[in-house]
Formats: sequence, C-alpha cells, structure tokens
Amino acid sequence: MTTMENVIVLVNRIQRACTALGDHGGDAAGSLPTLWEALPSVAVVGGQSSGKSSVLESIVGRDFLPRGSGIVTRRPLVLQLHKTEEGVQEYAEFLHMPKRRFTDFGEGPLFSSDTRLLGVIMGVYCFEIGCLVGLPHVYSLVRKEIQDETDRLTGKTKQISPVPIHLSIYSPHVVNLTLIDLPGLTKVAIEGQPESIVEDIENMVRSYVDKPNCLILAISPANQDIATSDAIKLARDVDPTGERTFGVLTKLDLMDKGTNALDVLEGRSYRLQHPWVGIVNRSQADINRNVDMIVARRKEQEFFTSSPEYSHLASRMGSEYLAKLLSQQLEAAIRARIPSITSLINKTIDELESEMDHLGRPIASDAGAQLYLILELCRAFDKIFKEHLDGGRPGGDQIYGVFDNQLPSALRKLPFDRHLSLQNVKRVVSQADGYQPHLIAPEQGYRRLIESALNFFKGPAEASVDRVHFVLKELVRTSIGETQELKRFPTLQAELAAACYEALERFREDGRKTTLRLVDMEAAYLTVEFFRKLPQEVDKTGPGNPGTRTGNPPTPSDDRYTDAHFRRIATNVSSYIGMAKQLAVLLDEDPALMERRIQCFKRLELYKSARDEIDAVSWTR
Ligand SMILES: Nc1nc2c(ncn2[C@@H]2O[C@H](COP(=O)(O)OP(=O)(O)OP(=O)(O)O)[C@@H](O)[C@H]2O)c(=O)[nH]1
Repeated sequence: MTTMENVIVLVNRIQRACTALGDHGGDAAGSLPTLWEALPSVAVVGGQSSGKSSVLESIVGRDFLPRGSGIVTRRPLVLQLHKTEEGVQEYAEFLHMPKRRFTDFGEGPLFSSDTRLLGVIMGVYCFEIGCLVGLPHVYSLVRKEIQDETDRLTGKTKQISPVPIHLSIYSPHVVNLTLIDLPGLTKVAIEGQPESIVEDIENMVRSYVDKPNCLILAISPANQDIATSDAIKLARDVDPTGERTFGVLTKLDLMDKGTNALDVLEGRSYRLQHPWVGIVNRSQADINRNVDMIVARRKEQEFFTSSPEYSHLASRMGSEYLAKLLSQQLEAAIRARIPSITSLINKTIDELESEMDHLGRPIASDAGAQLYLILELCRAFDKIFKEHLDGGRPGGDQIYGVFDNQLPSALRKLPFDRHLSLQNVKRVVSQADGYQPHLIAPEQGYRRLIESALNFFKGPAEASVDRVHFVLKELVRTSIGETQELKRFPTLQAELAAACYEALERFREDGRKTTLRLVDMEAAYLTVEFFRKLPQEVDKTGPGNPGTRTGNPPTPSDDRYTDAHFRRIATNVSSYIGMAKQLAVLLDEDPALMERRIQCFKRLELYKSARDEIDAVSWTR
C-alpha cells in the first residue's frame, strides 16, 4: 500500500468512527469534542455570484448544487464525501432526513466500465474526461432538496441562515473529505435583507475558514478588480501566511475584450504561496442548456490552450488541475495533521474516560451482561444497607433504641394500677366466681386478670413493630440515595425501593402477627411454677399476718374476702405480668431477625428485578 493510500485509509477510518458516533462536526455534535473538525475540509469563499458553487461542483465532478444569478447559497452546505466499497451503488443522504437515500443519478451507469481513476484525488470525484455518460438531470432531486431545505428555514426570501445543511455522498469514487459551500460575501444589504446581513455572512464564513485544517478556496471573478475581492480580503485575515489559501479566478471568459488576468494569474497583482488557478465554469446559458460537465471541462481546456494570453499557463489552469492541486495539498495537510489528530484522539479518549467514570460505564446490550450489572448494583445497595444495620453508617442504633427505650417506657406507662386496683380486682374475681365464690384461690379470677393485663401489651408491641418498620424503610431510602452506582438508573432505583417497601410491608404484617401471637400465647398458658411457689412466699410473710400460717390455708372467715386477700391477688398478678414482660427480651432479637429477613428479601428482589430486566430485553428483541 502506498503512503497515499495509507493516509486515505486512516482518514476513512477516523471518518467512519465519527459517523458511527454521530459526530458530524460543528453544532451537530453539541458540546462533545468533535473529530470531524480535525479532518481536512475545503471551504469556498467569495463574493456573491463569484462562481463558488460552480467551482465546488466542478471539483466534485457532479451537478448537484443550486446555481443561478442573484443570491443562491443562503445556508452553508457541508458536503461530506464518504468512500464506500467498490461496486456499491452511490447515493446521497441528508442529515435532516437520514432515512431517505437519494440515488437519482440519472439514467444509465455513472461511469463506463473502463473508467480509470485519474490518480487518487483526495476528496474529489475522479474521472477520466469522456468516460462520463451524459447526465442531464444528475442530482436533480438532491439539488431540489437543498433548495427546499434552505427555504424551510429562511422562507423563499433573501434571508440567510448560519444553520448548515449536511449532505453526505457515499460513493466508491470519493475519499473522505468535507467540502463547504458558503453564502457569498456581500458589501451591501439588498431589499428584503436586514442591515446586519453583511456582517452576519462574514462572521458565518469566518467561523468555517478560521479552522486551521480548512483549505480556503478564495474565489474572485476575473471581471472584477482583484483589489476589491472579498475572498482575498477575508483569506488574508484568517490565513496571513497564505499557506492554506488557494486563489481561484473565475469567469475568465467574461473579461472585457482586450483585457486579461495575467497580472493576477502570474502573481503580480496579489502574491499567494500557492499559484493562482484560472477557471472557466459553465455560464448560466450553459446551465440552462444542460451542458454537461464533460463538455464544459473540454471547453474550459480548449479556452486555455487556444488562448494567446493563457496558453503558456494552460497546464496549470482549469478545474481539473485545481482538483489535482487540491488533492496534493490535502494529502500534505492530512500528513501534517496526523500527529495532532492522534494526540487529539488520545486526549479526547482520556477526557471521555474520566467523564465516563463520573457518569458510569455504558450499559451492555446483552441480557447476560445486563443481569450482571443489575446484580452488581443490587450488591452495592445491599452493602450500604447492611452497613446501616451493622454499623459503620448510622441507623441501626435506632432499632436498638426501639427495644431498649421506647418499648420498656411504653410498657411502664400501661394502666396496671387501674387494672389491679382493689376495686377492679374484686370485681373481676367476683364476676369470675359467679354464684359460687372461690374456696381457696380464685383460679378463674387470676386467669381473667392476667389475661386482660397481658392484652395491654399488644398496643406497645404493635407500635414497636411499626417503629422498626419505619426505621427500616428510612434506611432503604437512605441506602438507595447513598448508592452512587444507582444514581444514573432512576427506574431501577424506583423498582428497588418499591420491592423493598413491599417486602417490608409483608414483614411488618408477619412481625405484627408473631408479636400478637406471643402475647396470646403468654395469656393462654399461665406458668404454673409461678403459682406453685406462691404459698411458700406467703408463708414467709410470718405470723400475725392474716392467712399466712404455715400449712393452714386461710379460712373464709379470716381473710378470704378481705381487702388484703384481693391486694395479694393484685400483687401476684402484677408480679406475674412483670415476669411476662420478658416478652420484650424476645422481641429484642428482632433486629437480627429483621436483618436476616432483609437479606433474604433483597436476594429475592434482586433476582426478581433481574428476571424482569431479562424479560424486558427479550420482549424488545
Ligand atoms: N460565463 C461564466 N459564467 C460563470 C462562471 N462561473 C460562474 N458563472 C455563472 O455565474 C453565476 C453564479 O455562479 P454560482 O456558481 O452560482 O456562484 P456562487 O458564488 O455560488 O453564487 P452564490 O451562492 O449566490 O453566492 C451562474 O449563473 C454561473 O453560471 C464562469 O467562469 N464563466
């Protein structure tokens, strides 16, 4: 492979990468770094009707730009040439209508089979004169779309717009290059144009030719004084050394009889680093008569060779020569730019990498990788949630607080005083006894008193479950917020939260049932041991105290129905309740239990969301 081809391959690859990444240069790429702009481009600059579009077309070798007298180019046209594989049909495509391919290249094959490339000309359609078949309507639809798209933004007025039209041509006969047709520079606003138009156009043109890798085709018509050329004035401004400026003199055929442009073409009027190139484009009459490019080029060549003034310059004049000259310059320009393009790429990669680190890595498209990612994200959440419960992060201590503080203090506030008041004890015992008062101890009375006292536990126990539930819910919310990796997946965040809340809700219900069952169990089965010990303890109270004599149960006459008897019942019930309060100890295990449950549910939810994710993927396929 020649070095030239290598250069082309490189540009091709970069360009293809740009396209794949949606990098079209300029505004289209938004604030992201753009590589397109590092690639070579050629912009045509000149006064209105100086022949810019005509020169561009003749470099490309295709008829596709709107041309005519008056102001024709009213929006920049960014023409991107893309090289395709040999044998692929060529087509044009606009960025604003990406689905539509323009293949309106006229009748018959574009190139005859023996077409040979006139050397590989960078970014330029290369063809051998005479090989092109007649194509009167070549690109007519493309031309129409350029006109229509211009009108869409500016209306059918004389207004201009800086918003470029992007046109891509895909063909095996081009190499990658951006050519830019710009609105013509003007000195005065005409009717229907705002006063600012002169400055607006200049600024717009400048924004393109300012770029160091933009070759400037400075077009001046030969039938005007070169000293007044807008193109040269602007080019001198942005490229004072003239290394990327190419002076092009059009309309040589329209010069007054007896005058010639030799002073300009031979560099005496205005010296440039690169030699001036004289051009004879098709006149408006030629265009109207559909004179095709081949014929026009032949006529142009004849003009130079047969001209007594210009024949000595004939080999360095004309569109074909300009195309070759540009190709050489472009190659040199690219070659010179390779190191800076490479460093731009590396720098951009670094910048993007660090931004990606900040934003998070891209999401893989296959289900397996997505599952993996979701698992990773859930694991990250899991870790943080665990830290909140186990310590390291705040929150878990609140659960301990519920059992250490809130529950005992709520239990302390229970109205046992009222419940075990002498009056109430008497009432309950008597009601339990019914028509036959108890003989020794009011068995039924004890049971009812204990049962209803224990029922008081239900309130605080339920409240504790609710409180723990609330703390856990808060911890889920905090943990999701603190999981950095989840930040860019709002849907997953919401799903995860919803799954956690749903599970917590279930656990709250389970917790409540279990707690109430424990209270019920406690109330349903009284610990016999406690009561068996009672007589001995009664005995310990010593003589003189009614009903405390060893081996002599109190007789109904002494204290069976005295206040002291009922007070003792109240005391006994109260100490039994005190013993049953050990429930709190049971509940104390809950944080650990809860944590275990949370672990399980998270695992479960994780698999669930993973499954949903996989489902979603398989549905969209
Ligand atoms: N005879 C002759 N006519 C030319 C030549 N170059 C351009 N023209 C004619 O000049 C007119 C303007 O040419 P364009 O190529 O549209 O000029 P432009 O600079 O692109 O014009 P705007 O985009 O409107 O600024 C057309 O009618 C062309 O046919 C030339 O070398 N000789």
